[in-house]
Amino acid sequence: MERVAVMGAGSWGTAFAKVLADSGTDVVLWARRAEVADGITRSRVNPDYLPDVVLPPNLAATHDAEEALRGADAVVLGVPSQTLRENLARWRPALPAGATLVSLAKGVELGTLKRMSEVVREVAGVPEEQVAVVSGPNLAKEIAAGQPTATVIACTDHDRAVDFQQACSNSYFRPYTNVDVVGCELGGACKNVIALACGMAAGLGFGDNTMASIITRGLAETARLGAALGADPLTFAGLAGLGDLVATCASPLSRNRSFGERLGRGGTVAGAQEAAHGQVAEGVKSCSSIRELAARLGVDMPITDGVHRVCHEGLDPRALTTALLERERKAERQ
Ligand SMILES: NC(=O)c1ccc[n+]([C@@H]2O[C@H](COP(=O)([O-])OP(=O)(O)OC[C@H]3O[C@@H](n4cnc5c(N)ncnc54)[C@H](O)[C@@H]3O)[C@@H](O)[C@H]2O)c1
Ligand SMILES: O=P(O)(O)OC[C@H](O)CO
Repeated sequence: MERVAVMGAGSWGTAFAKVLADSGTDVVLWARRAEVADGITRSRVNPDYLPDVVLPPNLAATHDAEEALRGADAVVLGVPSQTLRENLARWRPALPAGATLVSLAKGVELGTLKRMSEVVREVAGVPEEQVAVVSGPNLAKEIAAGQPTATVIACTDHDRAVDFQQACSNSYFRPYTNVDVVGCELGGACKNVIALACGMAAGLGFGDNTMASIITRGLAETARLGAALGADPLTFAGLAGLGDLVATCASPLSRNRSFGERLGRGGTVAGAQEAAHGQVAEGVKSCSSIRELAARLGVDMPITDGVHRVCHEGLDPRALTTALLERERKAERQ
């Protein structure tokens, strides 16, 4: 792949564009706001999202979506989950035929309950083999600083995944391929909700035993949902499952964990939203869509259900703790 378009110049879109450029791939980064594109062109930094990081010369920025998409071998979609459909519908006429469409978004669409690759297929009108997702322990700020990490490129077309893997491999970024798109996407979407719960626990003053319990039981309910949707159970032991779950639940850089921590300290959802400075904490919306998806499939997801009740029904995080601990006793692998 010689030229890649990255659509969305937020934290991850910008950091991932840098990963591609540092891998020797020419990148055009599309920014929703003209001043962000102009700022990158002028000063080589994205002042709003990654002000301390100098972007490489083979990364160009534009506010013109058609210009970004022209001649791209792959189109990377770096906008929030709940905005992917409307953005992609606008870009659709300019998508290059045959280009690999790569979703960076970690969420489940409200209303349709679709995964991001399903939204991409539907809106772009392409077969599943043409759609890939990137998911793993990938906190944008660490990657933009060149800290080593691994990730997963998931695509049902293995050769296409390998092509994209080559386009984004470098000395600090190591992507693995996986054909289990369903499992990788669910891992990425569900961990945001579990990170909200871990944040709430931290805000309530609980320590590492509590965190480990939430992470492990969070993984158990994610894997149950995955089983119901035909995912490979081993995916949840990999980078897009346990790997991303641990990184997000443990890191103060995670927007989801920070959001939950504010709620645990007694803050309101509106206050936590304001403190996020316009950056997306995907779990706040995806807790509702994942909960609904689980209910439709008859899958028990008590932590996800509780996070939804805190974020959208006014449940106190302390009451959630009690409710989870007082659930009917059961066997671990039931
Ligand atoms: N930040 C990370 O560390 C990270 C890592 C891996 C995956 N992700 C995922 O990548 C996706 C994008 O996250 P991000 O961190 O870049 O988000 P962000 O909030 O930092 O940036 C979102 C970008 O999307 C653009 N956008 C386009 N249409 C929009 C709309 N209608 N509303 C709001 N923003 C709109 C914004 O202008 C902005 O450039 C999310 O699904 C997130 O879960 C993020
Ligand atoms: O900041 P968060 O909570 O959106 O998490 C970022 C990434 O998804 C971590 O892999």
